[in-house]
Amino acid sequence: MPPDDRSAVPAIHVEGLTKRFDAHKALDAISFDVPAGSTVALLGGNGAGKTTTISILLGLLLPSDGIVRVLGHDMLTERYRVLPRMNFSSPYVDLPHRLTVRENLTVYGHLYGLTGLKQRIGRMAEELDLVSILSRPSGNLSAGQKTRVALAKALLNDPELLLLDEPTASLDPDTADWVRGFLERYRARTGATILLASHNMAEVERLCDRVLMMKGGRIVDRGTPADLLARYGRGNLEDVFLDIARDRRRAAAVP
Ligand SMILES: Nc1ncnc2c1ncn2[C@@H]1O[C@H](COP(=O)(O)OP(=O)(O)OP(=O)(O)O)[C@@H](O)[C@H]1O
Repeated sequence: MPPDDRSAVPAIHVEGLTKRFDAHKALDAISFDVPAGSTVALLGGNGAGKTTTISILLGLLLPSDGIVRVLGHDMLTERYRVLPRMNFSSPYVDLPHRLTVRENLTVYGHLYGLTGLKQRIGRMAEELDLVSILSRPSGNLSAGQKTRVALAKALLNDPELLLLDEPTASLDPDTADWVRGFLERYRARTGATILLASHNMAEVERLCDRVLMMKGGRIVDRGTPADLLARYGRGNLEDVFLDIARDRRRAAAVP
């Protein structure tokens, strides 16, 4: 494919995606595209289906129905082609506690079959301020340090697509701001696509080109942050989120 055509293929294409856990529909025929090079937020209250969506995109969960294409490949049949080109970070997936930070990054680097691993880890440690903790057991780190290590793990293979589940959960405002700045710089430098689930609306307004609003396993609204603010007549996404969560859309739309 000529390089110019690459951006025409969405980094993620999801169509009619359904996930059932026994009788419960965690995802109910959702469809969306994430354009290559964009940063898109998955928003929604607890239990809306954000983590389930991300898990399916990673190939950790199988869909009950629907189409999932990542970087132009069908995740059901061609997962092995896509996984080396993507990565993820989640506060809910802990790295093995007894291994040092360096050992953890080395294990993950080997899983991705990366060459020049020592140099890569050195570079990531510089960028993410991990040099002084490389020899510490991963289990003893603070939440902020763990987040930076998880980001290093997520960026080790220079992913074209990064899936982030609540990238700044449980971080103090200063560390959270640093992580957001780092993600902005990473995207500007690499042109990577980022899909992130977040409960932090200020983070979404700062980082994201587009927003997918989820509720009860469905996408109930979508658009740029500016579109959503205009549609709901609100000054910030926090209020839009509350309108959607509390079914106040009609009331808010009526002048
Ligand atoms: N393994 C599972 N077995 C049964 N039900 C599940 C499983 N995983 C998720 N669910 C259910 O699917 C629904 C969606 O859950 P999911 O974790 O995707 O939501 P979420 O939007 O990420 O929520 P949160 O913001 O709380 O992390 C919830 O009702 C949840 O209880």
